[in-house]
Amino acid sequence: LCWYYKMRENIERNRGGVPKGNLGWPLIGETLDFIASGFTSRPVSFMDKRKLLHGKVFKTHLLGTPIIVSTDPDVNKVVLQNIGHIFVPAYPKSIRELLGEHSILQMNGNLQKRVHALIGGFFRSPQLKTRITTHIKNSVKITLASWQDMQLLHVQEETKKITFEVLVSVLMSVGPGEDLDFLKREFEEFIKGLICLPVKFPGTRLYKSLKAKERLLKMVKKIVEERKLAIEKTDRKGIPKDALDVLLRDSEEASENQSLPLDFIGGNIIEMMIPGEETVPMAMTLAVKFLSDCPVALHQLMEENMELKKQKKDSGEDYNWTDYLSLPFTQNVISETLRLANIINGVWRKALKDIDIKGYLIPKGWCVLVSFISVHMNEEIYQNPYLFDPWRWEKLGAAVNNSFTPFGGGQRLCPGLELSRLEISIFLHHLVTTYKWIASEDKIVYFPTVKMKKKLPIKAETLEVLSPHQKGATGNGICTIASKQ
Ligand code: HEM
Repeated sequence: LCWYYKMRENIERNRGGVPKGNLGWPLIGETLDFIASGFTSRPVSFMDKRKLLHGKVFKTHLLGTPIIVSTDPDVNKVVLQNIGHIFVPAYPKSIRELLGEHSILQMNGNLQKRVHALIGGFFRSPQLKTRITTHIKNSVKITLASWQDMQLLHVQEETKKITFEVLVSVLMSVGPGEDLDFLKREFEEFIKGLICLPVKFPGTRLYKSLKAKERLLKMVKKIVEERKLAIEKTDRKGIPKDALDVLLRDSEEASENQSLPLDFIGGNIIEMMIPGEETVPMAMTLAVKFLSDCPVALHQLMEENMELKKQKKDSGEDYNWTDYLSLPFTQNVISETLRLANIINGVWRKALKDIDIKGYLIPKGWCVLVSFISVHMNEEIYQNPYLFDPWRWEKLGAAVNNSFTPFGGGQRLCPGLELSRLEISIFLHHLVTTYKWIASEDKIVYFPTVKMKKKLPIKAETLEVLSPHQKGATGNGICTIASKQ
């Protein structure tokens, strides 16, 4: 009976056909409207308008492709879980060109599962977290110490200094110095082409980015070869020190036809930098932005972290990774930042077969945009969705599992999830226990990726030198609504 009613519901909703919607103008479809909404403070307005007209799942035409957009958490879950391998990633052409077909971000089936499990297992391991915590802490402290001499600093730049070094360290253990500077320079040149016109002849953006990738590959190839030799010589069986070690060792142990070629390993190490490079510093930057606009939250965050700092000082013990993750309000601030920031606003997939989800037909060859932002900003799930409200997580907890997907979900759930949360926690801890700051006016821009228009300029002062009357929370005492920045 239950099955019957479900089926009736589906048929009544959509008659089991391709979701309703409008394909817009020939060739450009509804792309201009989509991009225009990305330049407003409410990028989700594109989805909201169509959701009202056609329902939670609708069809449209974006960036040259007819596409089905899902703003329904249940449909999103099915697409992300991808049982039966019906969906494959579908990136715009410029991204596909730059990634190469063997990148973890594009590959499918067993190889993706294997690399995902290896990298995810390593990033989640307590051994890595123990080691990397000291590294992150030092990196954060060095950056924060340099703020003392700065009149005005840009949070978006400063946080990048911390996270790039950590990222390169967990991937291939390159420490500060010429090699790291080279990687940073070339990687920045490489990713400039991720969203550009897909034309590649000398002088075009895509061409320059492909050249930068060649230079990166050359350098990483050398690192991979040296490491392989070192592994063979020492026959090391201990704890792997980075992702490169993990992939090389797995390859050594695999049978000949399962072994991963060195070029594949080098390419993937570079490509794994893409999802990690801008996301973590943006999350840190937006946390600072939201906290600056919500002094009550900042004050509670500071108190919670001061308590931990005091405990550590009194006991004389050093911080370990579990300390940083043990503070409930700090974790709620991070969840709320990720919900509101929508650093990755959704993912694109392509259906290899016809599939019916909740009565919506997704025909073979169609793309699906799994929209995370529409769910994160849905007022039926999150009351006052534009309000930065870390306290909402005290009530929500695990109840919103399907509706909270800043790190994606299912088969491709971000392997850097725990590492990212740890990095952000360490940054926030040392920031709010060392500094008070005043943020200048700035705006969040959502297109093509989330950024602060002026890189979030702030004036920071160490807590010790603040005069007593400055010792309240910064700002006007109430949380502002994110869309009104
Ligand atoms: C706040 C920070 C981060 C956010 C919001 C984020 C978000 C995401 C999302 C939404 C996906 C799913 C993509 C898809 O389904 O196609 C993803 C995948 C991925 N992320 Fe992250 N990420 C973050 C940090 C990191 C870091 C630090 C690393 C690496 C050290 C990383 C490595 C990856 C990799 C390798 C994948 C691809 C997994 C696969 O396709 O099997 N991410 N990330």
